[in-house]
Amino acid sequence: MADALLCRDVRKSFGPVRALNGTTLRVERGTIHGLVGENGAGKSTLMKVVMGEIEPDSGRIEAAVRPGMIRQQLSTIPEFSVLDNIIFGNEPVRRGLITRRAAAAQVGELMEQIRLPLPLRAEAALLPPALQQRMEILRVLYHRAELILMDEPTALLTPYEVDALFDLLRRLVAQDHTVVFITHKLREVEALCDAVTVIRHGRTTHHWPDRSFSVTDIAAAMVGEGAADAGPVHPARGEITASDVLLSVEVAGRQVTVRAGEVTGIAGVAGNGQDALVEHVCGLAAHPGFGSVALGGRPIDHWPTKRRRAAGLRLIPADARQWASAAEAGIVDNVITSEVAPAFTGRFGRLRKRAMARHAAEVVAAGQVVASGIEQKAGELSGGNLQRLVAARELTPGGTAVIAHEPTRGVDFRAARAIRHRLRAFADQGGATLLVSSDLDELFEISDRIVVLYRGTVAGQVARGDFSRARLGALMGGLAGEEAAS
Ligand SMILES: Nc1ncnc2c1ncn2[C@@H]1O[C@H](COP(=O)(O)OP(=O)(O)OP(=O)(O)O)[C@@H](O)[C@H]1O
Repeated sequence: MADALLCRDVRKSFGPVRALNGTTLRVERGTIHGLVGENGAGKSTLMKVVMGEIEPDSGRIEAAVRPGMIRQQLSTIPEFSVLDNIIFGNEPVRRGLITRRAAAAQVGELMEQIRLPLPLRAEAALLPPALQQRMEILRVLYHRAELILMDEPTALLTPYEVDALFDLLRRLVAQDHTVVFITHKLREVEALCDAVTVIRHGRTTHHWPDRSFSVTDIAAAMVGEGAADAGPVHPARGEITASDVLLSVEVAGRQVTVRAGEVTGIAGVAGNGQDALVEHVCGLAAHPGFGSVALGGRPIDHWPTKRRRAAGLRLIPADARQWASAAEAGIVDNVITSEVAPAFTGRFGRLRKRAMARHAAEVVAAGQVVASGIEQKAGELSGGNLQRLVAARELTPGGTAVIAHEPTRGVDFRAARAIRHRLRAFADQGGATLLVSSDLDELFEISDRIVVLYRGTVAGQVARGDFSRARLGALMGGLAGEEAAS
């Protein structure tokens, strides 16, 4: 079969960082090709080279068809209609005017061809992430791309939406399109991909041109010889007394509590109140339906976010790039947050630069952040490495309670395990961990109990001994009534 894409011995350095160091990628036409590797391996950089956004230092790129890319951070123009988003940059024009009707007809044909209906007149901002992603897929197809590059496309999707995306991608390759699929979820590679390439430190280490791979083979190729992980993190089951409640929040009349030494998981299909819960507890926004928040037994409802942080409330947000880092600032400035700053301020307000650097280096080491140095700008870190940095910063000693909202999104499997381990350790050392996650395996691994949110209310609570997919699934789908709290 012919190649849709051939990247040969591609090299690209950013200053001292060798992002690509002889990467080769061969993608057959009409296939779904998995591209995997640890955080910072060079996957996104390679895709940017293919798109012509980054000039490689050396190497060859041969694309037999036009490439189009769908990024982790969607490029939706919120105030535009769905149609205008799709045709943006390639609008059909007659006598100097955009002919929307002709465009709508063309897009309508495309939607029919790939069985992907969308409300073209709707304002794009109103679409949920899964539909915005479909809109982007339509956009690249409308722009005549036949090689679709997708960077972690399932990160924001619910399990049903993932199935729908996979069906769509299969339909596309049946129509002679080609897909390069970047993911950290090896089960997705197993379910979807016809071939796989693994890159490690900017170099291609393994390539399976067909489905002869196994998840274990891929994991081993990603991390290198002898570096495979042990099993899951085991939660410590200490004696917990009711007086030790460190964090509590009222959710539609029910108390959700996290005691010292405990990990409370929050499960639910995305969009059932998880974002609002996190914002409410951290003081980023007050949401009706949620009531009083207490930290260490004290109500903190009227405290601004800064005071909550000073009192030991930590947050690992789902999107570290947007909410928890300053892209233009270096790692040191990103880890010296306002609560720790006094410890690094000497007499006459002078900054203790050496101590700051030491602290930053410790956070980088604890989080296993791959960076060229502690002065590297946060905006230059790969997505997964930035998430690692923020997780490590928030889990440094001194915290009372941590809210971890999809803390391992975009993080490779080894680093994800390390983050879960640290969330568990934070609790074991006397803190309270509230883990909000759409990943049931993650919740099962470290939670002492799981609270299920459904339409902004508590659908039920399940204690560790009673965890099962069936039970959680029923609560998440609104099919089961109240479960006994434990
Ligand atoms: N503009 C840049 N300036 C400096 N360094 C960069 C820049 N872009 C990427 N890098 C570095 O290049 C390396 C590869 O990054 P890249 O984003 O390609 O990794 P990735 O495999 O996509 O990782 P992730 O799984 O975390 O998204 C990283 O070490 C990163 O810090």
